[in-house]
Amino acid sequence: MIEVNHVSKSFNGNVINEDVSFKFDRGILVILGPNGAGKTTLLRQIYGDLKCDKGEILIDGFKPNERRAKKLLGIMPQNAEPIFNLTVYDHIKLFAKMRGIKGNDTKIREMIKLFDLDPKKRVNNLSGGQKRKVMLTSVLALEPKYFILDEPTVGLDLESRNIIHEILIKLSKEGKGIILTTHYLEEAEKLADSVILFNRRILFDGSKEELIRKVFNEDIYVVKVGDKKLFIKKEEISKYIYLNDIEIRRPTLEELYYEFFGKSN
Ligand SMILES: Nc1ncnc2c1ncn2[C@@H]1O[C@H](COP(=O)(O)OP(=O)(O)OP(=O)(O)O)[C@@H](O)[C@H]1O
Repeated sequence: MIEVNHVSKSFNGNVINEDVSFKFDRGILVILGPNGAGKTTLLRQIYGDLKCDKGEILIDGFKPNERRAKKLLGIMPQNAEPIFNLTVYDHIKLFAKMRGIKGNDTKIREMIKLFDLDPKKRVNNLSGGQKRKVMLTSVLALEPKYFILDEPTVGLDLESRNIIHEILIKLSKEGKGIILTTHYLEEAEKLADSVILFNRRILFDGSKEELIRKVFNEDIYVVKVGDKKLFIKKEEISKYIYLNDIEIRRPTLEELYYEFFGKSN
């Protein structure tokens, strides 16, 4: 269990996050919020890169910078870059060795192939997206209990993003806990078992279904008639079903996000 208890952080007197509390164990938790909301800062506190001014974080009962906590976490910081100009394969192996594990060779080779990477190519000679894939593979191959991934798919093409989604969904089904941030709301929709809406503090923490009720105070559906879109109550659906060119569905996470934060974000 990852426990975040009344945590706060300021830089030079500016409050970046305050009184943040949540508990997380398994599945995929997506933290969403506008630029500068303090998401990266919070993740850095969770993986022990930044100290909390107030409050406490525990990873299965250990403080984030304790060795036993670090072993439980696989981390991908926002601007993570490959190191030492190793080959792709050696880079992934080194990450495992630094962690004191052998690394499952078959799995590593599978992932390298899946991402269409050349295992013999030096990391300095890779494109930005390829570097990101090497970093992700290096972290995913560690097979930790929890993953903390800060915008893991930023800058990647759609195919690579889809591969990562599949890997993350598989890992979550195997019982891993994954906390990630993203600005891609479709990605959040696809991945999130639960969502935190964050802007300096936790504004919402729950499932998408709970978010629908939080945003609208009701169980709402979306009706699209031609290019007109309406948010309606369940009992109103019967009024619309006779129309042609109509789509009735649940609100997307993107629609909920923009209703929640207002259209300006
Ligand atoms: N080391 C630091 N010193 C001073 N201010 C900082 C530091 N790190 C972050 N900040 C400030 O904290 C605020 C939150 O930054 P943070 O990176 O946590 O936001 P974010 O929600 O991850 O944003 P984005 O979505 O743009 O990545 C920003 O105003 C940033 O300038």
